[in-house]
Amino acid sequence: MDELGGVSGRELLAGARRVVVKIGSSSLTDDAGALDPTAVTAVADALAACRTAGTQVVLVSSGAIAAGITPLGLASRPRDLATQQAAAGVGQGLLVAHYTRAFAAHGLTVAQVLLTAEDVIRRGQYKNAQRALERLLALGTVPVINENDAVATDEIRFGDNDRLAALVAHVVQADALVLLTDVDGLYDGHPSLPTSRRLSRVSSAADLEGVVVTGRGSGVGTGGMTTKVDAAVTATGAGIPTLVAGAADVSRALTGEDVGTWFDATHPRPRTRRLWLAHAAATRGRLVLDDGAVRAITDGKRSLLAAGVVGVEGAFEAGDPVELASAAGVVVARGLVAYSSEELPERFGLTSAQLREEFDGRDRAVVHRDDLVVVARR
Ligand SMILES: Nc1ncnc2c1ncn2[C@@H]1O[C@H](COP(=O)(O)OP(=O)(O)O)[C@@H](O)[C@H]1O
Ligand SMILES: N[C@@H](CCC(=O)OP(=O)(O)O)C(=O)O
Repeated sequence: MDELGGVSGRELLAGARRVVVKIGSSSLTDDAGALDPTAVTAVADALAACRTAGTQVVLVSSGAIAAGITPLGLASRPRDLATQQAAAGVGQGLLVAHYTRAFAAHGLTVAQVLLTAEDVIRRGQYKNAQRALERLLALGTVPVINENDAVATDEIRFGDNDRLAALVAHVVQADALVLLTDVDGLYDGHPSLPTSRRLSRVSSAADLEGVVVTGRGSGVGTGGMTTKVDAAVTATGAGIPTLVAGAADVSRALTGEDVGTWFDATHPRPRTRRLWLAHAAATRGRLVLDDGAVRAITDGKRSLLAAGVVGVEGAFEAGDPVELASAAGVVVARGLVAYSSEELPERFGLTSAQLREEFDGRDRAVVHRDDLVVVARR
């Protein structure tokens, strides 16, 4: 409980309005790395109970590549992109067929949603994904999300689903994010070492000091614990508390029992536009600011004016997301720029009065403060 008497720990899961649950490949596969249908049924049963208790659920499920292994006659999980794409093309349909059957046993309808990174990093597509998911939830379905692996390329793919799940939690404004995996939480050292202990709660970055987390996962999963901690940092920084727990404990996790590692929200929940700008937007270029402008936007919470811009890098259009950096190259903010990279240089250093004089009375800010989010202090 927090000091106001509100529920702030893992017990809030029991009465949550909406949760995003992610399950990794390692929890859905057998020893040979192929899909284990009983694992799919187990998670569907637990989520159906959660729905019956009044919580809306969005499931982010890995397992498409694993589900393609047996039908394609492969000996193990493919390593190259083309065969992973092919395996996912075969496996995704089979995976969702298992979910459809398992949720139907509880009278629930499943909706498959396949996202690419572009769907959450471009603002128009982010809003589009948001609208679709809201409608699917309003209609009572259980959205089952995965990356669109069959067409994802190495350059743009998430690869692991942990970061995708954190961004989906933003998109649907979830009360909490639950990351289910094959280990029962975050340990202070590798869980295979007898000296390692599970952390029950992480309240701030200080609690992670000295914790040894590796990207080496279970063999079938991608990213290991590193991508889960990164996802927890992204979600909690946006006001969404996160639980990392063992898939075997899913029912206990969703009813708020003391399982897994609970990451407290570290920041209040910002407006969606700022969330997207801070965590999801792919920037198209960079503005270089003088010291006065850096101070004005970070400490003064002011708009960025042309007078403080001394350089521009990259090619972008008006309205694109850009980084705002100090002359020393430290990125201090992200924002939506009001001018293209071609229009900007002739405005460098001009005051509002000079802008009005030279540009037909138009003196709009380079980045309005409503379109700006500070990501680092000087
Ligand atoms: N400090 C740690 N605490 C817990 N697990 C860890 C830690 N460091 C590395 N791991 C590994 O991370 C693995 C989970 O990651 P991964 O295989 O990618 O799972 P998933 O398929 O669920 O995404 C665990 O099996 C564990 O071996
Ligand atoms: N999108 C891929 C997930 C890749 C993966 O292994 O992710 P994870 O198990 O969450 O680390 C799939 O469905 O196979």
